[in-house]
Amino acid sequence: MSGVTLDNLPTYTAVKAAFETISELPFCSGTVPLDPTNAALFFRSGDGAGTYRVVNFLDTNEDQLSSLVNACQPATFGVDKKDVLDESYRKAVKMDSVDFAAQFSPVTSGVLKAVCEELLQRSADQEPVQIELYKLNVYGPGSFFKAHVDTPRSDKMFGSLVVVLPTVHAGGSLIFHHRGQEHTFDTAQAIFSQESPQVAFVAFYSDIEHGVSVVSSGYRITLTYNLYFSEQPSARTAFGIVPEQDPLLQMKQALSALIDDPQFLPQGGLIGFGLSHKSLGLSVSLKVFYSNQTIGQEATRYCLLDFFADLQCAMEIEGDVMDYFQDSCDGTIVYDAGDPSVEHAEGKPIVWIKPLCESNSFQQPFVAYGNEASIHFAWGDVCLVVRIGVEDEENSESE
Ligand SMILES: O=C(O)CCC(=O)C(=O)O
Ligand SMILES: [Fe+2]
Repeated sequence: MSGVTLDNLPTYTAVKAAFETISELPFCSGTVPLDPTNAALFFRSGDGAGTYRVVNFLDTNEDQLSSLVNACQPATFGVDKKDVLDESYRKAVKMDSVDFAAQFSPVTSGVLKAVCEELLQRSADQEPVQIELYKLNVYGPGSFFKAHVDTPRSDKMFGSLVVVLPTVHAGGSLIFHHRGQEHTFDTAQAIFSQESPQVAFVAFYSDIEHGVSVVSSGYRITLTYNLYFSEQPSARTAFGIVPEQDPLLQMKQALSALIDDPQFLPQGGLIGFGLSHKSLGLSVSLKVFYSNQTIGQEATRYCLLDFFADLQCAMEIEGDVMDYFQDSCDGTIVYDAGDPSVEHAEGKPIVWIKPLCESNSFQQPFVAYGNEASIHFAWGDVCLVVRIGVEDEENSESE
C-alpha cells in the first residue's frame, strides 16, 4: 500500500461506512389489518363433490374451521428432495394452492413491499421480486413443526413469507436460529395486539433455520409463499429511475471511488466479500478461501481456490496444506492487505470489503503426513472475490 494504510484511506473508510448502513436482519415481521374486502378464504371442501366453502377471518366459527381442517391433508416436509410424512417432526395439516383462493394478498396489502424494504433493503420496484403462493397450513392443538430450513424451489429463491391469519390460538410461535441466536415471533400475540384483527407476517432468508412451537389451544392458520428474485426488470429500472437515498446505490458509488483511487492497491490485487446467506441466486462464480488455522491460533497462510478441494481423496499431505492447495489445486496464495503486520507476506493482497461470515464457513479434515499420519483440518469460507487493477498479465475481471 506504499506507506498508506487502508484505515487512513478516505475512499476505503467510505466503503466500510456504506456497507455498515445495510442492515442484515435474518427475518422481518409485522402486522396488517384485515377488512371485509380481504378476509375470506374459499376452499375446495373435502366432500369429494367439488363444492367450495368459505372461512371469513373476521368472523370465524367452529363449523368453518373444522370443515377447513377436514379438507386438508397431513403436512409433509422435504428431506433429500423427497416429501416425507413424519409426525414426530411436523404435526400439522396442509392444503395445496390449487385447492383454495385467499382474498388476502401480500401484494395489494403492501406486505410484499414492506418485506422487500426490510429484508432486501430496497423497494420491490428496484429489485424485481416474484411471489408464489405455496400452501395453507393448519396447526390444531398439539401441532408443531420442528426446526428446519426450507427447501429452495429454484436458485432464484431467496426467502419465504409466512402469513398468519387471525384465528384464536395459543402457542405456535415462529422460532428462528441464526448465528447462534434464537429469535421468537409470537404470532398468536401479534394477530390480536391491536383493536381490530390483524394478519401477522414474517419473511426470512432461505438459509435461516426456523420452526413452529407447539400450539396449545385453538387453530393457527398460515399461508406460505416462496420469494424469488425475478428475471424481469421492473418498470422503474427499465425507465432508469433511481431513488436519491438508496443505500445500495451509495455503496456502489463508494466502491467505484475506491477502485478508481490510485492509492488503493496500486499494484492491483483482490477485493473480497463475505457472504451473509447461503443460497441467494448468485450468478457469478464463487471462490473458496482456505486458511491453515489451528485451534486457539490465528491462521498464518491463506489460499484462494475455484472449488472445494477434495482432501479426503488426496493422499497424505506433507507440510503446509496451503502448499498443497497452491501446487496441486492451482490455488492463489493471498495475504490480508488490511493487516499492517503482514506487509511483506507472500502472495497477492486481498482487501475484505465485507468480512467473511460464519454462515458460509466449513472445516475439512485431511490426513497429514509426519512421523505418523494424523488428522488435521483446513478451514474454508465461500466468498465473492473480484480482481482489480492491472496485475501480471491479467486484466480486471470478476473472479
Ligand atoms: O406455518 C408456519 O408458520 C411455518 C411453515 C413452515 O415453516 C414451512 O411450511 O416450511
Ligand atoms: Fe419452513
